[in-house]
Amino acid sequence: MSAVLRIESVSRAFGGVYAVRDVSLTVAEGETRAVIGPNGAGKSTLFNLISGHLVPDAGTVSYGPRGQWRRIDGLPPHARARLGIAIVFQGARLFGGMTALENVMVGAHARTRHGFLAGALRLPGQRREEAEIRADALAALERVGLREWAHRAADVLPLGQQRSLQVARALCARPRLLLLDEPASGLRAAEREALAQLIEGLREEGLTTMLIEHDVAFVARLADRVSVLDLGAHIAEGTPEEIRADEAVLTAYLGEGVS
Ligand SMILES: Nc1ncnc2c1ncn2[C@@H]1O[C@H](COP(=O)(O)OP(=O)(O)OP(=O)(O)O)[C@@H](O)[C@H]1O
Repeated sequence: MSAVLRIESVSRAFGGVYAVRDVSLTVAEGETRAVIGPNGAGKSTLFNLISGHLVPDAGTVSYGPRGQWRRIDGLPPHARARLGIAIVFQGARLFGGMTALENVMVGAHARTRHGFLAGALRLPGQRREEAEIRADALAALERVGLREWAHRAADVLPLGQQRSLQVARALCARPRLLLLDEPASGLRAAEREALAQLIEGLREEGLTTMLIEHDVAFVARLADRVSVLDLGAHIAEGTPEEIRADEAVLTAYLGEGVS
């Protein structure tokens, strides 16, 4: 299977202490990859190195859909959307004054020629594009099970549905790679279950997804492969079954419990 994301020997230190040290991993096309690790393992730092919010001190991050590789470390975060990388940040905010549909439409504007402002001003040439975006946004809402919520205010949705809405917003940009930062954090059991089913559905559609998670149980059923960080190092990679049985992983999670 061909690869989509390649992280090679990436390091990043803060005040002389490595948050991520010499991490390499490759995500295959169509794969759901989880990156897990105990508190302070370096998960968020790795995510930020991929999303562009941090620049590595050493190493490279490359993105190569259909074998067209290019380095993305050093590119500003917004440049990723046009390349087909959609990112759902932890604690990402929805636009409170807007409906669910309008929130998703904002995501779609990332890939249009005219951009959000032109769309908002409704210049003549943009009306057709606007109608396409609206149709795409409704389709994205349908994909995440929120079609009936389209015209409700986004900020009154329960947290689980707000998370799904963020995924819909990301999907509307038609990504080839979806990055999710701790998508299950703060969700109740039923909401986690719904989110897990959503991510599984995207996998069945062939979307490549990489998610950072603290919770081993959440990713165990979803991920094709799991990468484990501990104290900034990539200590293990394998299927969820292999990871659960890995001595180094058990030691890293000692005291926290690999559930
Ligand atoms: N901006 C920063 N400045 C200083 N130190 C940082 C910064 N970001 C992360 N660190 C340190 O780097 C290490 C890794 O942190 P990081 O947040 O990446 O881990 P994590 O695996 O995401 O942890 P958690 O599960 O607790 O969110 C920690 O020791 C943290 O204190």
